Amino acid sequence: MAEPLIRMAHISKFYGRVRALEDVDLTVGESEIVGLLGDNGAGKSTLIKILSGAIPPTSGDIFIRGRKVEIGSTTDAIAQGIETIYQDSALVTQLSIARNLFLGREPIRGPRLLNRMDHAAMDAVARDLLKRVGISKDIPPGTPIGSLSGGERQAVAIARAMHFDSDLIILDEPTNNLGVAETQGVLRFVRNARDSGHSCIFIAHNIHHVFQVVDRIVVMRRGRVVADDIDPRHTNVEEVERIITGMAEDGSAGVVRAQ
Ligand SMILES: Nc1ncnc2c1ncn2[C@@H]1O[C@H](COP(=O)(O)OP(=O)(O)OP(=O)(O)O)[C@@H](O)[C@H]1O
Repeated sequence: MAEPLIRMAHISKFYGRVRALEDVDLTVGESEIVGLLGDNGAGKSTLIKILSGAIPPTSGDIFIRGRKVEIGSTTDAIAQGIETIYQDSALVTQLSIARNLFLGREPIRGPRLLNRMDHAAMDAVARDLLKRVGISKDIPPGTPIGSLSGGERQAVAIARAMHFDSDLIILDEPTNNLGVAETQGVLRFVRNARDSGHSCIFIAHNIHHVFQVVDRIVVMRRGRVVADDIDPRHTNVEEVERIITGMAEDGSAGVVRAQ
């Protein structure tokens, strides 16, 4: 069987005496969108922070396509093809869409010493990316980020991850505080990212949003994975809610792994 894109194995994390994660396994396949669900304090953010290099695990291993990797920092994670997009993505509101797509990785024009940014190249890539990510409106790449809606900003962050060819895009609550149309836009951007070969981990408290976009749902509770193979096409929101809250301990959905 082919190795999954990402495999986190036996991950545990203690904050002092607080056990945030206990023996967690998580896999993400190629071109797969995995929804990570769980109540407040279940351990989702901690797991994602470990995968994105923000914090080290207390124990456990991470494999990318079967190769064991050490992710010691967020820069490390990006170099390994893992990009994380937070709710208020790290975008600079005063700068243009094009500049934000390249922040810190701008193409240079002419002699290196002069360090002149190649604005034409950045604009051309930005135009193409906005189209690929699925922004239907014709937004010029010179538009400052500050004048975009929340959903469009998420799109720019997703486009950035696509351009730098991140294998895995982690989206932490990307639809928080967004209106209905905007949310639909972000869900579409995520599907487009998957369709062009990127994998995603999608974290959201709104289960309805998760159901609309993911291929598989993983549920965490009190630092453990309690279900890891829920197919949203074969269950419903109420059933998943019962698993999240622990009301389905008997495994009635047929998806709760024996612990
Ligand atoms: N820096 C920290 N120091 C001590 N305990 C922490 C720290 N960060 C998280 N925890 C604890 O670890 C556990 C898991 O928290 P985590 O933030 O990962 O959960 P979560 O599922 O992301 O919750 P939420 O949906 O509320 O963001 C909780 O008990 C939390 O209180």
